[in-house]
Amino acid sequence: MMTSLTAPAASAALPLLTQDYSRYTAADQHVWQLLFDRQMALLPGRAADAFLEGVKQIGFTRETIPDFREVNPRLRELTGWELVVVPGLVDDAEFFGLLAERKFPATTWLRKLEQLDYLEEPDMFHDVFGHVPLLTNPRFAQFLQQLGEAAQHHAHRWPGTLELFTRLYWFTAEFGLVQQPDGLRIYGAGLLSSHGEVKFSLGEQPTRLPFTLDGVLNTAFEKDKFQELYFVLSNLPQLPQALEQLLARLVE
Ligand SMILES: C[C@H](O)[C@H](O)[C@H]1CNc2nc(N)[nH]c(=O)c2N1
Ligand SMILES: N[C@@H](Cc1ccccc1)C(=O)O
Ligand SMILES: [Fe+2]
Repeated sequence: MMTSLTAPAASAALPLLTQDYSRYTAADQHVWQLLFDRQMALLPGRAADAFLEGVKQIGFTRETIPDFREVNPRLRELTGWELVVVPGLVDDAEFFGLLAERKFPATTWLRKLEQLDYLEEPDMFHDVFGHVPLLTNPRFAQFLQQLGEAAQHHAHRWPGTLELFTRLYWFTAEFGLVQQPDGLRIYGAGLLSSHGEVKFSLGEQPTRLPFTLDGVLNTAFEKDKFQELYFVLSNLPQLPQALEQLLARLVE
């Protein structure tokens, strides 16, 4: 891997990290294989067609943990997105700034065998398996970039403005459901990477409401447990429409 000797651009607040693929152990590869097999057995009929199509497009397999040096050229070619390595959660402003540049922050560490079903914070299985497939979809890829740009642009206006974008992101890209003609499906990455919450979100316990912008903007969420409430889109093109609606309100 080449490292640059020049100073990072002034705007780059994050240290430049790389995946360091040689650090993965046989145990990590085994965990990936188990996670991949379990999700791919569960997701047909539960994940949105666009996600399952994306898994094929990006070419993830059970055999090996994805190598970002292979994922990134493919992703750039498909939609202009790339993964950038981060140590863990990045703050919301930084997160949206990256999305605006078609950079998706990804961790590189993998959960342990005891945590296959659910994890309280994003790991590499979530960031990569959960998010990357939809980033191969041009319309979704554009929506996410525009959400990042809009959040960045409006963040300084009013305390609390950023939270509106955070809620829109949370209840769509992370925990969104969509009503396909052939049934209720998941497109949110926070669900798609969790065996436990896939089943929970489609089951009888949680509340599911039709997606509305007001519903989302008025709902607080918790990050580290199964969600109590999910919003169900009628179709994926509702996403850019919701963003436009939010932007129209912010200029009023
Ligand atoms: C924007 C929203 O708060 C969202 O949860 C962000 C926050 N920071 C993050 N940081 C990382 N590394 N990965 C993520 O998925 C997120 N999600
Ligand atoms: N619960 C997710 C990880 C995650 C945590 C918090 C926010 C988003 C995703 C999983 O198990 O894969
Ligand atoms: Fe995520």
